[in-house]
Amino acid sequence: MNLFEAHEMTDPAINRLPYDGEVYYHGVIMPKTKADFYLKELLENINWRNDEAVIYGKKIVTKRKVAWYGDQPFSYTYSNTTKYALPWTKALLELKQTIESKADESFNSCLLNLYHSGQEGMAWHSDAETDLKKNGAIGSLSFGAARKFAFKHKKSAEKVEILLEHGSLLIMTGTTQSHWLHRLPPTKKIGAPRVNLTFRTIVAGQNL
Ligand SMILES: O=C(O)CCC(=O)C(=O)O
Ligand SMILES: [Fe+2]
Repeated sequence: MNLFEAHEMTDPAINRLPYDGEVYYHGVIMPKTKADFYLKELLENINWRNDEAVIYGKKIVTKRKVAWYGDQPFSYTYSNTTKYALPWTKALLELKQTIESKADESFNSCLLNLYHSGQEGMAWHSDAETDLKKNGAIGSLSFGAARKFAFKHKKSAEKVEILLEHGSLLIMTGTTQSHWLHRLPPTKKIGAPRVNLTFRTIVAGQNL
């Protein structure tokens, strides 16, 4: 790979989607020592919980762990369970400020996912909860094992894949959630954990 290609692969100005949405991969946005620090900090100090869902009337508990933080105790309902956002930790506020300046966007909440190994992933979905700001930006920070992230167009089924590296930032915005699904495919090749933070904007006051 020549230098031009290397640059092009993480040029945050390049929209990775061919149509119907906007996805910008900023690549690694912090030194490795800093990313290592945040990975450890988040693994140790986030209030990780197994995700519960009710599917076909049956309660299931996922292996993946989740957490939900925000400016206010926003409620978040999906698969028949409701959770309330916890107040920001110092580390989360620092990360929020870092990506707000990189992305020129502001966020008021964050959903965190902990995948203990490549065996854990997330199935095809779009982030279209009713309380999310319509066409608002979602800032996705990744720490730990580099994992493949995939988009699939809802009509054409066209696919786009991006490798999300340790300390990297991905921005999804515009009409992306209306027209594209995304997923984190499981893989047997990875044994190390990964932490992902998706910073979001909840429409203020709507769900207190
Ligand atoms: O782990 C990821 O990179 C994506 C997580 C995700 O799609 C979500 O939390 O909605
Ligand atoms: Fe998502």
